[in-house]
Amino acid sequence: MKKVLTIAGSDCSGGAGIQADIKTITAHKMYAMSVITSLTAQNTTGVYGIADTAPEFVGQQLDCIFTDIVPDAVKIGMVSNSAIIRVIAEKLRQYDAKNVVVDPVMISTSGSRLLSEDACDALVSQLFPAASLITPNIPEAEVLSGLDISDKSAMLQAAEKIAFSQQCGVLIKGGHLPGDACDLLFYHGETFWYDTDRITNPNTHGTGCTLSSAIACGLASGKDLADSIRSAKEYLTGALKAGLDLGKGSGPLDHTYCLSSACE
Ligand SMILES: Nc1ncnc2c1ncn2[C@@H]1O[C@H](COP(=O)(O)OP(=O)(O)OP(=O)(O)O)[C@@H](O)[C@H]1O
Ligand SMILES: Cc1ncc(CO)c(N)n1
Repeated sequence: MKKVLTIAGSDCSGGAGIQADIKTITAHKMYAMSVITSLTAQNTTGVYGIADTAPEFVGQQLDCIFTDIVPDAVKIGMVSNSAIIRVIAEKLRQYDAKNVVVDPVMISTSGSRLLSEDACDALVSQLFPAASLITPNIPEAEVLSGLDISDKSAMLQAAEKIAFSQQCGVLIKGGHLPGDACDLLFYHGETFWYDTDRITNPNTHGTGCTLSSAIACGLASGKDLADSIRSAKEYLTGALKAGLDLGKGSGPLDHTYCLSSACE
């Protein structure tokens, strides 16, 4: 059985963060492990509280995992502050972690800050070098590139600019632009577009978390980056199409949609 680790924040309402990741990894029939960087009090309407884990305790959790059940891939989501980022980067280096997907979570779907401002530099300088892939959404890609992104050509410019200083692949997710859901991978000077029809569903809480952990599952199973993204998009689209409608705000995805079918 392939093993996938998620390093992320907890969403008590189960739609995003660690909970979305574990559901995604389990639906891929893989073994899920988690290092919780932060507890959030949130639901479909917003984020109401954040309690960060002590950085030393993040380190202790990582030691427990890497000295025992070594993951085949690692997904990193909400990392909150620079001390937590430092310890994660150190441990990933120490244990030579493979297939690392970094979702540079900065702001929640509902608009709350999930990364302190000073931590943004640490994320770029310390975690990106450990990554095989980073997966910014449009607002995150705007912060990382310093460009305004309002269409596909601006996505391309931003991806090139971000990739210029990084060795890893850059996947800019187009969920926040109008029209189809078009994501762009820029990797070793090549571009790949992943275009899917936009599903009419206001319940998109946790799409980013789900996509990045599904990509980590693809990498864990030995697929290359481009294929891992293609199958992750299929998984995500299915979970959106299933049309679950929970809560009073932007609700979660349905990770049970493929339990009875042949979902890889
Ligand atoms: N309505 C939709 N229909 C189809 N695909 C979508 C839709 N909305 C988002 N996506 C896809 O979901 C994935 C996540 O994209 P998005 O831009 O929403 O990320 P995000 O903002 O990081 O997510 P989150 O809401 O978890 O913070 C991308 O592959 C995107 O194309
Ligand atoms: C814990 C957590 N991670 C990521 C997101 C991004 O959607 C969120 N809302 N909550």
